[in-house]
Amino acid sequence: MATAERLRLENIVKEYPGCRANDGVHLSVQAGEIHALLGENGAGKSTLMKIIYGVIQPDAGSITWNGHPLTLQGPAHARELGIGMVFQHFSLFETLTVAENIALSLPATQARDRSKLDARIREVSEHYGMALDPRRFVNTLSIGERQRVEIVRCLIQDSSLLILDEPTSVLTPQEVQVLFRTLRQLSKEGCSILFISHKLQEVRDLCHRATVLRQGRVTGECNPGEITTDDIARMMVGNETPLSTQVDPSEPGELLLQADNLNYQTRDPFGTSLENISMALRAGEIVGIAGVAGNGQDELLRALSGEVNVSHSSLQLKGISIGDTGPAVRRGLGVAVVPEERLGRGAVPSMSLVDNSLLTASGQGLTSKGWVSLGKVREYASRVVEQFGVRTASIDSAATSLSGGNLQKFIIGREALQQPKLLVASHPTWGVDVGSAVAIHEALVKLRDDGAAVLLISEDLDELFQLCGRMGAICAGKLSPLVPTSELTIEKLGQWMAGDFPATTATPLENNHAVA
Ligand SMILES: Nc1ncnc2c1ncn2[C@@H]1O[C@H](COP(=O)(O)OP(=O)(O)OP(=O)(O)O)[C@@H](O)[C@H]1O
Repeated sequence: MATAERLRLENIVKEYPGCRANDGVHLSVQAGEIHALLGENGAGKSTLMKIIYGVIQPDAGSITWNGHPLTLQGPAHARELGIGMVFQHFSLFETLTVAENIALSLPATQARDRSKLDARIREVSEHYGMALDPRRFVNTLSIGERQRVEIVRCLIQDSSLLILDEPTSVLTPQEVQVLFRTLRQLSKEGCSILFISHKLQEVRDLCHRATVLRQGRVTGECNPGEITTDDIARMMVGNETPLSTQVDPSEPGELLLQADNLNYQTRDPFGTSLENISMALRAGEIVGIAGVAGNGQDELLRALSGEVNVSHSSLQLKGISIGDTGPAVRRGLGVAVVPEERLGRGAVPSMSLVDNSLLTASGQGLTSKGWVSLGKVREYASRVVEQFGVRTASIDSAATSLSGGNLQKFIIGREALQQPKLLVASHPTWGVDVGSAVAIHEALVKLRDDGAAVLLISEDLDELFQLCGRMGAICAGKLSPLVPTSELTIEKLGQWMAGDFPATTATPLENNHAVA
C-alpha cells in the first residue's frame, strides 16, 4: 500500500438547527487505504461524507487533497478531482441502459462517442471482476449489478477516492465477496476507499484503519483487524449499551393470520407478482421471510398492509376475511406495518415527528369526536423518542432531518407502541447501529411475548436466525414452506432464496410444520 496522504480533514464543523452534526472532525486517509468510518446513528458520518463529496459546505475547518488546500464547489468539482461516491440509494434510471446511465454523469466530450464508452465500460468492469453489459437496461439488473454500475461510473472517471455508504446492506453474501475482491484490488492499485458500515465483522475483514465518530466528534481510531467486533462496538456506543439480545423460544398461541393461495398481479413493470402464497401465523411467534431484494417482499408487505387488495377470502385475520380491505380497516383490526422505505412510505419527509405520529397512531386515543388532541399526540411522539432512543433536536423536527437510523427507530417505535396484534416489519434494522439494533430486536421480542404475531421480512440472515421461531424464503413471488428455524441451515436457506424449495401445499396450516 502506498503511504502518501490522499485526504486530510481538519477541524470540520457543520451545524444544523439544534444539532452540531460535525464538531471539529479530523480525518486522514492515505493513498490505497481502505478506511472505515464508524459511529452510532446520528454520529455525523453521512454529513462528513457529503462534505467530502461537495454536496454540502462545512461551516468551519479545512480540507487538503493530495497535499493541496481545497474548497469544493459541488459534486461535479469533486468528481473532476477524482472523488467518487456510491450512495445507499442508487441514482439510476430504470428505463435507460447501463451506458446511458453512466453517460449522464460524464462530461459531454466523454459521453458522446457511445462505442468508445461501451468499450471503456467493458474494459473497466472486466478489469475489476464486475462484468457488466453496457447495452443492458437497468431494470433487468439485480441489485448487486446495479451497484456495479454505480461503482464503474466512478471508476471510469478515474476516482482516486471512492466513498461507499453502507454498500453491503443490499447485497447477498456472494455479492459481498465479489465487492470486497474489487475493493481490495482498487486499494492495491492506489485508490483510497472510505467505507461506512454498521456491519463490524465486514469492517474487520476489509478495512486497514477505522475512525470512530460519536455525537459529531472523533472518539477513536483503530486497526479493526487487530481488535474484536465487540471492542469496535464499545468504541461506538460506550459501555452501557448491550450488544446482543437474549431470545428465548416462545409458545405460539391462537391462529392470527392466514393467507390461503394469495395471488397478486402487479401492474408495476419492475415489480414481482405474488403466486399462491399460503402461510399461517400464530399469536406469540416471530416468523421470518428471507430473500434477495426484489423477489416479492414489497408486494407481500403491501398485500398484508392493505395498500393493495387481493381476493376477499385469501387473507384472514382471526377468521375475518380482509383481503379486499384498505389499510385503515386493517389498522383498526390491529395490523401495524414497518415498510422498508423510511422516507415517503414510513414517514412523510417534510412533516414533524408529531404529525408523523398522528398518521398511523390516531387510533390510540389521539383524537376525540373528530378533533385531534394535540397534547396527546405530542405525548405519544415524546414517548416514542424516549423509549426508542431516537436522537433528534425535538419532536417538532421534520422527519427528513433525522439520520437514517434514527428515523428507522422512530418508525419502529411508533408502530410497536400501538401494541398491534400483527406487526409486519421489513428490514427493521437496516442501517441501524449495533446498540439500536439490540433495542429494536428487544422491542420485537417483547411484542411477541405480549401475544402479537411478528412477520419479519429481512435480508439479514443473522437477524432471522436469532429472532425467528420459524422461517422460510421468498423467490420470484413464491413462498417456501415456513419451517422451524432449528430445522434450517444457512446453506438450505440460501438454496430456498434461490428458488430451490419444495412446492407448498394449498393449505397454509400444512405449509407451517410448527403448527401442523
Ligand atoms: N438537513 C438536516 N437538517 C437538520 N439536521 C440534520 C440534517 N442532516 C443531518 N442532520 C442531523 O445531523 C446529525 C448527524 O446526521 P448524519 O446523517 O450525518 O448521521 P449518520 O452518522 O450518518 O447516521 P446514520 O448511521 O443513522 O445514517 C443527526 O442528528 C441528524 O438529525
